[in-house]
Amino acid sequence: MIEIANLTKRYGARAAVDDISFSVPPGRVTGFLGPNGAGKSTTLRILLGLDRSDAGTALIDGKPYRRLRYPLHTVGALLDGAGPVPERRAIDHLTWIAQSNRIPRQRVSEVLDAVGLGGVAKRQVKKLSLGMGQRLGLAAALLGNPEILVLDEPVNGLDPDGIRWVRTFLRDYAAQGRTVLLSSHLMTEMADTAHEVVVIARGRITAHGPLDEITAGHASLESAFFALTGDQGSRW
Ligand SMILES: Nc1ncnc2c1ncn2[C@@H]1O[C@H](COP(=O)(O)OP(=O)(O)OP(=O)(O)O)[C@@H](O)[C@H]1O
Repeated sequence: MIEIANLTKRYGARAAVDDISFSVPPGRVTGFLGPNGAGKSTTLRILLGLDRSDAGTALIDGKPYRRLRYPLHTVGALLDGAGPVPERRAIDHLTWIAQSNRIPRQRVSEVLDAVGLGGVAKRQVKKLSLGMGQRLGLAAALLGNPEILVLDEPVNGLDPDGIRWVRTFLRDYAAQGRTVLLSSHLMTEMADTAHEVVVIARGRITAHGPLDEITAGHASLESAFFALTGDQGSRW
């Protein structure tokens, strides 16, 4: 379970995240949806202990990330930014993470197979396609067999096949009773993937609930969003 309570983060005078609260239940895919600059990455970075809040809490199983005893075994994350060393082979990248987190070596081949990269395990990271690179990031997140997955824009840049693969994977993961939180600014993709939706705009939560409740009475998640927030969509 993820619980965000009254979370605020300011950069200078401006609040990137402004007193937001929501929880993410197990057994569901929860979509964290908002336009560029809405505050999604800031929230996820605080949740994963990569940044500090100015107020409020972001807890994973009741604790801040930094207090988790075995973080990789509790929560797997895929964030934008620091990727693997390009010259390193996929298998070596995962082995390095596994070894530094006391994860048995055999788990590396399990996660490679789970994301469909078993056949390219010995390929250098720089020779993987974009989709394969995303799968490798997901494989790293899965190494500790975590109950919780937190993914920032996991389908960015993927082709339709890649997007469908990620969608199916995440829904299957949640169907095992696990917790999946993924951010996106792509509303159509979110409408196909998420069971629950948390909408953030300008650092504030503008809607939160089951996808069918959010979209009830609207033609699409997109029109629901614009109706709920009064946003004209100019920034999407
Ligand atoms: N290190 C920083 N210093 C100053 N401002 C920042 C910093 N990080 C984020 N911001 C600002 O905080 C706001 C929220 O940014 P954030 O990256 O969380 O949005 P986002 O919803 O993840 O957007 P995107 O979809 O573009 O990734 C933006 O206005 C951004 O410019």
